[in-house]
Amino acid sequence: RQLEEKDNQFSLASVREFLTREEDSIVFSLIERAKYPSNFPVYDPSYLAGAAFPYHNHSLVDIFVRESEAVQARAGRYQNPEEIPFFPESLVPPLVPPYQYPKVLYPAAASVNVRDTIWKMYFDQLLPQFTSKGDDGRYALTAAADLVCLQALSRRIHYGRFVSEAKFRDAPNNYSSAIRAKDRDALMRLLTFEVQEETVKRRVEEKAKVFGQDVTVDNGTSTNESSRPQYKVDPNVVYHLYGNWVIPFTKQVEVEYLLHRLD
Ligand SMILES: O=C(O)C(=O)C[C@]1(C(=O)O)C=C[C@@H](O)C=C1
Repeated sequence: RQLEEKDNQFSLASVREFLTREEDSIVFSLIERAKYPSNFPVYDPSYLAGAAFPYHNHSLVDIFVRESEAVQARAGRYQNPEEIPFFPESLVPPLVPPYQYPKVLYPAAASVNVRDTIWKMYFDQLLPQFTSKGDDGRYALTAAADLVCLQALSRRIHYGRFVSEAKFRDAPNNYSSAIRAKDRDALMRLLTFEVQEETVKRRVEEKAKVFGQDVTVDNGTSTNESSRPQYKVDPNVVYHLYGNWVIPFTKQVEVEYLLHRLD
């Protein structure tokens, strides 16, 4: 019954609430990753050159994500339609009995994804922008932090499927002709709300400031009132992460979903 209620409340407003909460997870995950320097060996396949088959010639992070996903698949993570794995080919059957998740997504469109695009963006573009150069040997912790970042970004971006579903249900007639004509540009125009995008970007920038500043207890003896706050992750990087990648990728997922919405 609880599920039906939840399903009944499904709307663009509830979807946007979910996206807002995911911002916290994304910002926190970046802050955690920023604890460690770039730690190049984590990403360098030759670091594991001496490892046994099938691990040799893979990067440590690659193996870490793949095997973590398999463990999480056992625990039922990917039964949840909100979750999309990076390595679907290495998943294992869940140990847990099925949970009745609300059936919100349109089945023919539910599997659209941009996992490879997210993977590439994270390692090639984003990581160098918010980690300091260096190597402190904490490779397992680094890979674990990367996993959490990747999963948070993926959940947010792939939630575009739910956003589209809400928009389609609100106004099927507005979308149907563009879907039938496979008109990506028209779909993109229909689903874009520029004011909302600006609100999101400004809010995540603010969250990076609030969550990522050093907290001190002022005992009244502080003399350096004028010192500028230091942030663990540059709020501007988070603003541009959303502007350049998170929002555009979400919109890409939204368009792809809609293209299959009448299959
Ligand atoms: O909130 C929406 O309407 C969305 O589609 C989500 C989102 C976003 O990624 O934050 C994407 C496209 C819109 O232009 C505004 C915001």
